[in-house]
Amino acid sequence: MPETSAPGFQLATHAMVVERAVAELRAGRPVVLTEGPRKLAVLALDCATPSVYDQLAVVTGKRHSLLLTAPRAERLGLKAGGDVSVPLDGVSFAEASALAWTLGADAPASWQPAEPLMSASTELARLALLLPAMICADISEDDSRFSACLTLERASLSGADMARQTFETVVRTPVPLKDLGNADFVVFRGGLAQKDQVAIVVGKPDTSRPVPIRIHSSCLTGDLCGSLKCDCGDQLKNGLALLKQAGGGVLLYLDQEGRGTGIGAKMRAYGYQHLGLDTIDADAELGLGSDHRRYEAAVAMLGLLGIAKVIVYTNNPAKIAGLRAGGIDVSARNAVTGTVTKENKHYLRTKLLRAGHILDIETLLAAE
Ligand SMILES: Nc1nc2c(ncn2[C@@H]2O[C@H](COP(=O)(O)OP(=O)(O)OP(=O)(O)O)[C@@H](O)[C@H]2O)c(=O)[nH]1
Ligand SMILES: [Zn+2]
Repeated sequence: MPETSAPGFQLATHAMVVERAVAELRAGRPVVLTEGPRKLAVLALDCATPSVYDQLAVVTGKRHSLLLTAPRAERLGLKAGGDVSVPLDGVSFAEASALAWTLGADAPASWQPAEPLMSASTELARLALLLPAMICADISEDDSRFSACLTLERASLSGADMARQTFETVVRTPVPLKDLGNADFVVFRGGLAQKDQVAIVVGKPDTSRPVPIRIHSSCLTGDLCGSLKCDCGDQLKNGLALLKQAGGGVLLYLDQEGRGTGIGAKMRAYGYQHLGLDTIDADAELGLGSDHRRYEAAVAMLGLLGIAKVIVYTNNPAKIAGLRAGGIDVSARNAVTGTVTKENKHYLRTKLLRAGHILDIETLLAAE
């Protein structure tokens, strides 16, 4: 006999619908974003095929438009001071793509400031690790042609925030590391869009005192392959060594490739860097902000490790601010550096001059 009083699976949480919407956009299908009676069909241009793009144009009577973020609008030379909406009637898939992310593209003939609901859709693109160029169209409340599309309320985007900091420990197991001895790898599962995160515990840190920690954002090219374009590989190695020297500590290895934009966006940005743009302008060309990272996962991981007070090894003040915003007591900061090379000196200068990192300019200049 079924247990009729047992809770079922009828209720979708905010996080569930947001995660499903992310999957839909990545599959190249539209979702419907609602606010009150308003319904906005949204398709991520980055994942759309030309045929779905054309289909959306027909179904919406060509009343669709392209949301471009403030950084992209600025790169196109628009004096908008915010996100913009570009009408797409008569604009081909290739032309829309050029408007959204091609270097040197012409500014659109007409545009207007984007409405907040359109801008809100870019949050889904960020979670989906897609470029934030969204094709949007208002649809009527009874438009059955979108009935198979996932619908989510705008309120779900902020309502899903709790999930960002909800993690559980999956496993803790030692791994012998070269020059460091055994380090415990602790795997955490959770967050919004469900990524596994890893903490590497070096030595036996004393959690009754400020614990030395490094927050390290993943960098496939630097950490794994020794790319000379950034200092990440050195910082990973040196960071672990510094934690060992400090008598033990924790390196949080966060799944935040490309400052939270994903490996696809980072490699596209590298393409523009090869043409002379710095790391921030290259990201802006793709519609991305200078840093998309968030630190709720780091705060949750520290909580699960029983760590409330830390000494952070970083040159990036945003990491310290992120920890403090989550209630972690940061008692001190220590620098962690890599080697300055001819390939990474421009990247490091940009970190110093445009991203506010605490770096020793004399050392950088001496290397030039
Ligand atoms: N978008 C983008 N991301 C990059 C580029 N080069 C490196 N990254 C990413 O930048 C991040 C650097 O991570 P970290 O070294 O932990 O962070 P940081 O902000 O430099 O701060 P500290 O190293 O702690 O001083 C990683 O996510 C890399 O994948 C780039 O040119 N473009
Ligand atoms: Zn790197």
